[in-house]
Amino acid sequence: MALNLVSGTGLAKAASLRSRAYVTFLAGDGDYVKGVVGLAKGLRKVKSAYPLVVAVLPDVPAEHRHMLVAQGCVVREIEPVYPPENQTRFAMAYYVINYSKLRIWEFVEYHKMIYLDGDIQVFRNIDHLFDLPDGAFYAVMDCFCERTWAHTPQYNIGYCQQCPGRVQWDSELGPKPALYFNAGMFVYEPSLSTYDDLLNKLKITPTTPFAEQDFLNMFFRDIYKPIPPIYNLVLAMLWRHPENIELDKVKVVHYCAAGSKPWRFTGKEENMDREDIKMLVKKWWDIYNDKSLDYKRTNNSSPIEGETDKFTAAALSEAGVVHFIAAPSAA
Ligand SMILES: O=c1ccn([C@@H]2O[C@H](COP(=O)(O)OP(=O)(O)O)[C@@H](O)[C@H]2O)c(=O)[nH]1
Ligand SMILES: OC[C@H]1O[C@H](O[C@@H]2[C@@H](O)[C@H](O)[C@@H](O)[C@H](O)[C@@H]2O)[C@H](O)[C@@H](O)[C@H]1O
Ligand SMILES: [Mn+2]
Repeated sequence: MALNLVSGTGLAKAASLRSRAYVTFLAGDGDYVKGVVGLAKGLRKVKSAYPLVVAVLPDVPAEHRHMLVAQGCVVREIEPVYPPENQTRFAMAYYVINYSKLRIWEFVEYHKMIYLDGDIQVFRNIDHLFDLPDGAFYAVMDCFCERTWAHTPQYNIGYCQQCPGRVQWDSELGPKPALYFNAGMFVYEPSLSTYDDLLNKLKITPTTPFAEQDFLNMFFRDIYKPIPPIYNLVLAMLWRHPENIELDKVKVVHYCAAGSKPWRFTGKEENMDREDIKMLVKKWWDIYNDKSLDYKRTNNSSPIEGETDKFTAAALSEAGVVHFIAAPSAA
């Protein structure tokens, strides 16, 4: 019998490796699964030391779960989170399903996690972000200049936190908006007490156009710490604040601008005919199509087939009994 002696430091290292993971969120039976497969392959390409957990809603079909397990992802089913009854016109109707992201605070088997939207790609290793000090919420500041912000006073006076000197905030409009992050990428610590606070607070918080992104900004306002835009390039920055971006230094690209999702890219929408956008979409496809980046099960890893059977069986057995409010499709 091989005696597997692991030194103290080895155990500590193993524990710290085990307690960190990337996490993303997948809903529906549509094409966002391609985004998650691309993300899994991108993290492998940059040789990240940590797994990718995928929080899936019950409506994600077994076939998609199988694809993710086959790409080495840890697939975890979550129950949807619905905001309180509301008449809100969300910036995008499908944003209502994004409140389900809040379930990732329940993943307390991990000490620290980095959340990444499924429409994000990691082009350079960002594992060092796991070493950021505990007790804060790290994310990249968003931009208020796109029409999606037309419902806000800052958009209407031309104020943006990305260039606070361009148009001064008008104090007659009330207090200047607090620093506001894009919720497509953040570094956080799962915690059951935070999870309970989030869900209890959500029950009494009126919904707003950017759904869970607005809610998370309210909730973490006091411990939010901005990190540089190289960690979450919100594409609109390229035409709204090019002075703030050095594209060759960007590590993480967030395909959130209208028409920029690589897996459904047509190049027809506004700004989508830009050379930098077309280059970033090609970079995404180069990773997605790179077979050398597919997950290869090593001899000592768990048998994918077994896990797939478990998921297939679970998914199929639940298929008939899962009841959830069908949200508008993102497509
Ligand atoms: O039909 C959908 C819509 C959204 N998402 C997930 O929710 C995230 C947030 O939505 P999206 O990225 O479209 O918002 P945006 O960043 O474009 O505003 C996505 O990245 C996916 O991870 C999903 O899985 N299926
Ligand atoms: O549900 C609300 C969503 O709000 C955010 O997307 C927005 C935001 O970034 C705006 O500033 C942009 O103008 C817009 O294009 C973009 O879609 C997050 O990326 C996403 O994960 C999710 O939280
Ligand atoms: Mn996104």
